[in-house]
Amino acid sequence: MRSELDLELVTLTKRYGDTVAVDAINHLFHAGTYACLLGPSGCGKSSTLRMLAGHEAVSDGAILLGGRDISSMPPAKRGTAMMFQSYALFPHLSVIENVAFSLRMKGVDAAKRRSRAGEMLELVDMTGFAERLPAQLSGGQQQRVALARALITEPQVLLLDEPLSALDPFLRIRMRAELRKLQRELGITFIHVTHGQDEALALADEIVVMNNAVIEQAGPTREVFDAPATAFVARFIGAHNVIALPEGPIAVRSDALRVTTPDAARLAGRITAIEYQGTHVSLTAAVAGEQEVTALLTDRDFFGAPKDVGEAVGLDWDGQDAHALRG
Ligand SMILES: Nc1ncnc2c1ncn2[C@@H]1O[C@H](COP(=O)(O)OP(=O)(O)OP(=O)(O)O)[C@@H](O)[C@H]1O
Repeated sequence: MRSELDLELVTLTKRYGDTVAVDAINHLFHAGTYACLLGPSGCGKSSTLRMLAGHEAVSDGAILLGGRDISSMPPAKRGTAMMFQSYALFPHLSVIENVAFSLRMKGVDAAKRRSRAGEMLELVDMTGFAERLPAQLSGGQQQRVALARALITEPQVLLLDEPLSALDPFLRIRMRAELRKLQRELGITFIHVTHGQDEALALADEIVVMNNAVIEQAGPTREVFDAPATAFVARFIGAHNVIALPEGPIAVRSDALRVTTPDAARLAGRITAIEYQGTHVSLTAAVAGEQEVTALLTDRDFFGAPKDVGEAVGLDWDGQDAHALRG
């Protein structure tokens, strides 16, 4: 069922001269979804997001928000707001003035601006920092201010361009939990661009995987992870083996592979590497056709029957864990 605030991309296209950055993509983002646009550098994620925000002109196709074509509307009129990678805070304005900026542009009076900006700072837990300048804040705090500044416009869709990439790994994990919590509280659509599969898995209700200007696969996060449709998605999302079989390529999760004896398994080969990962042990074997296949065993399973590099092994899986790959 379509809701009033669904966001729909219809053969959306971006060309820069001869470069096709986004090639006629179609997608429906349901209202209130946390969606991650995931893909390698240059695949067209940021161009897509910038077209949604209105910071980049659409070359072809349309963007519909609640059935209304917003493709050629100015950014402030679309019902979207963008939070940038670099946060783009005004260095000479205090935190509260940064947050209130768009209301000042709209001519809202000073008292109302301050009170709304104060509410937004409370939402992102930054009340005590209202009078500071951006340079006096940590990366994580600047990010919260940038969020407050985007949310004060009461967008129906918040667009986030690699919002966590400037943070150190520890803060990144903390902030991603905060983003998810905020999205649940607000109930609006978040579209978050990232090239990190961990980030997408941790945050998203829905993952849209892009490659070479097109959508390779889109769907609920667990479905995309569990059943990648192409070799590209299987490799990019990680934790999968792409195995060439006579009947065609399949993807099998590393943790779904069983290590047995060579004569009793679908694949036979020799162990080339063993890596201890704490809770798990990753065992890589070279099998027929110069393929490398990795099995992820629990530490208990591995140390219950330890193996060595150079040993002959068989690798097997249950039929339901094999996913046929297209193209
Ligand atoms: N202003 C521009 N002029 C010309 N080509 C551009 C411009 N912006 C992007 N491109 C090209 O369009 C393609 C898609 O770029 P885009 O920035 O959308 O990719 P991305 O997936 O967001 O990459 P990244 O993760 O590196 O930001 C790339 O080939 C890029 O070089």
